[in-house]
Amino acid sequence: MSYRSVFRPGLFAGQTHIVTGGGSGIGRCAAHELAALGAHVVLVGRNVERLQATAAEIGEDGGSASFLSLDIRDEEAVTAAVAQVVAERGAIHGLVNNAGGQFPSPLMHISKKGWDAVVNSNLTGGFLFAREVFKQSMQQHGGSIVNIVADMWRGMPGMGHSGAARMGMLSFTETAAVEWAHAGVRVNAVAPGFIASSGMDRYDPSFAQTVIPMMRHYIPAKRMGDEDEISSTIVFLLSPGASYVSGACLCVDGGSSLNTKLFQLPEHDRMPAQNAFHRAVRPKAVTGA
Ligand SMILES: CCCCCCCCCCC/C=C/C(=O)SCCNC(=O)CCNC(=O)[C@H](O)C(C)(C)COP(=O)(O)OP(=O)(O)OC[C@H]1O[C@@H](n2cnc3c(N)ncnc32)[C@H](O)[C@@H]1OP(=O)(O)O
Ligand SMILES: NC(=O)C1=CN([C@@H]2O[C@H](COP(=O)(O)OP(=O)(O)OC[C@H]3O[C@@H](n4cnc5c(N)ncnc54)[C@H](OP(=O)(O)O)[C@@H]3O)[C@@H](O)[C@H]2O)C=CC1
Repeated sequence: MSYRSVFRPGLFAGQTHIVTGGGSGIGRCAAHELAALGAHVVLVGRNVERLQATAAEIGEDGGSASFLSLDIRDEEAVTAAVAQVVAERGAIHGLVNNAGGQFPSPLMHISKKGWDAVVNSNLTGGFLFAREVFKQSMQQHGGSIVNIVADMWRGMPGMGHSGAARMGMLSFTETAAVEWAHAGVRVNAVAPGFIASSGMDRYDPSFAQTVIPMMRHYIPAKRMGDEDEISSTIVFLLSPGASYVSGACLCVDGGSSLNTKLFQLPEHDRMPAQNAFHRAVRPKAVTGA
């Protein structure tokens, strides 16, 4: 065998990657995936217990992780956090802008405060993190940034604040991919569809009871996605396997964003899952447990 695949153990050895929202759900899974490939992972979030628990899990598994508790909407805190990572670890090789979320509400009932909370979480916070990582490290050393957006392609009815913010994040991704290419920085996005992440348990139980059972009817894959199916895509985009990919958005949604709703989707169970995450926690909202 002479082909030297980029996908090999220790792919990220000696590198430092920041994962915002790394204490739970998709971010926790991505942090495990990166650590398993040799990276030191810096987990960012607000809830210290969750961050601590994820860092401890990674340590138990033989990986390396640390954490910083902050709100990504706080410009000073973001600037200081990035400075701390650079001071302690040197260059930052990857940033996963994953922290975010929203609440279900029709547009007419969203208050200005609620709109701002969601737009600042899903657009401004990611911008601040990317800007600081670029200014304080990647401008000199290059690197890769992955921004998590959502299935917001034809609007996001019921979550319009989030749809607006995520579309903004996609535009930011495209702009940064062009502006920062000269420094060897790639910037991409991942748009998850309906993912059975632990984040689903953060919604009101009525969301789980009414919306979650309907989801699979609109997904050609006929199942929700798993956290590891997003993480492996994130890691691909961070890796040298994606060295010529920048400004792209990969939809990881079992085809749901392409469903015209006119085509009758046949029932099936033929879309295999990865089942890669040995510490996966299925959300109660999905299992009904
Ligand atoms: C019903 C039909 C819906 C159809 C939609 C179907 C599409 C489904 C696709 C799902 C795809 C996405 C999945 C995920 O993202 S999974 C999980 C991700 N995690 C979360 O979303 C976490 C939960 N969300 C939040 O934590 C919050 O939304 C928020 C991001 C806003 C938290 O920020 P913050 O901590 O600053 O917010 P506060 O709690 O302080 O609230 C600030 C103001 O925001 C308004 N607000 C907040 N929650 C609600 C709510 N449940 N209902 C109405 N308004 C809300 C409110 O104005 C808050 O201010 P006040 O507390 O002073 O009133
Ligand atoms: N699950 C799904 O179907 C989909 C998810 N997404 C998006 O993927 C991302 C991950 O979601 P998922 O894992 O499912 O859900 P989680 O709720 O588990 O993850 C959200 C993470 O973001 C962190 N976070 C939220 N706001 C802030 C903030 N202001 N400052 C710092 N950290 C913050 C939370 O940490 P803490 O509470 O400690 O602050 C939490 O770890 C989110 O952006 C989500 O909206 C997009 C489409 C579909």
